[in-house]
Amino acid sequence: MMTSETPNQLNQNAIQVNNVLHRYKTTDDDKGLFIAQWRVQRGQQVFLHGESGSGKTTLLNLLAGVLTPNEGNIHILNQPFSTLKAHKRDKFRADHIGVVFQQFNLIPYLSVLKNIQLANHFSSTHLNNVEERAADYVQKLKLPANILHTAANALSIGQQQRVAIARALINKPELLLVDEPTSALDASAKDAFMRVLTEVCEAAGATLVFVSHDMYLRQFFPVSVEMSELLSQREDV
Ligand SMILES: Nc1ncnc2c1ncn2[C@@H]1O[C@H](COP(=O)(O)OP(=O)(O)OP(=O)(O)O)[C@@H](O)[C@H]1O
Repeated sequence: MMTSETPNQLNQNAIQVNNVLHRYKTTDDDKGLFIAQWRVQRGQQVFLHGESGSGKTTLLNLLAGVLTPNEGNIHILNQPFSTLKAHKRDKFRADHIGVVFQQFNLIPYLSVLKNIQLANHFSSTHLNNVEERAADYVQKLKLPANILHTAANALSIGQQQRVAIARALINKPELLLVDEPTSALDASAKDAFMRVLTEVCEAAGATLVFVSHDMYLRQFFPVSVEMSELLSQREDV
């Protein structure tokens, strides 16, 4: 899928995937994931779905720079990203990308506030009002105010999900990547979570890529992409 882009349109891309091939193994039985081209505009909220094993988590890991492509490249916010050396990629991620993966990766014995402060510590966005911003997100995400001083291992799964979102947003990332966060929630909690997540991203002007196989959640997004639409065939792999 080729599109001709004016320089102005290029500037508005949060994500550009160009001829990306990723294989876990270099054996013949691993055909790998190949995407010729994919663009996500800045500020867009995209629901990325597809059947189990279709490569959603692999793609999200490529966008987060946790994995790097065997071929091709990924630009994030119009800057080369996948080709950066590992430490520069880590730095770029800490400064520009918020990530919420399936295991929320909160440090269990630290308080919610300490978990959030740590995310800021590793970024160049040294904010002097982290606690204030954390309290604001706690309120927006409809968590109890005193949760900031609760240890992460004392939280319910639903609370951990929202704390992980607050932590991912604390550095004002331009791009938020979220992987299947609602599987443990019942229907009404899902609705509330999705509304808050999309509202908070919109208010922050953040681009959101949200991965799930739960088609119920599609209604919360203006743009929806099926993994099979993104994947291209390559004869030589
Ligand atoms: N660490 C790994 N090593 C080798 N192969 C892997 C690894 N992780 C995933 N795969 C393979 O890559 C393919 C895509 O997996 P991926 O987890 O990206 O799919 P998914 O769409 O996120 O699936 P699900 O919805 O079940 O989480 C699958 O065939 C899977 O077996």
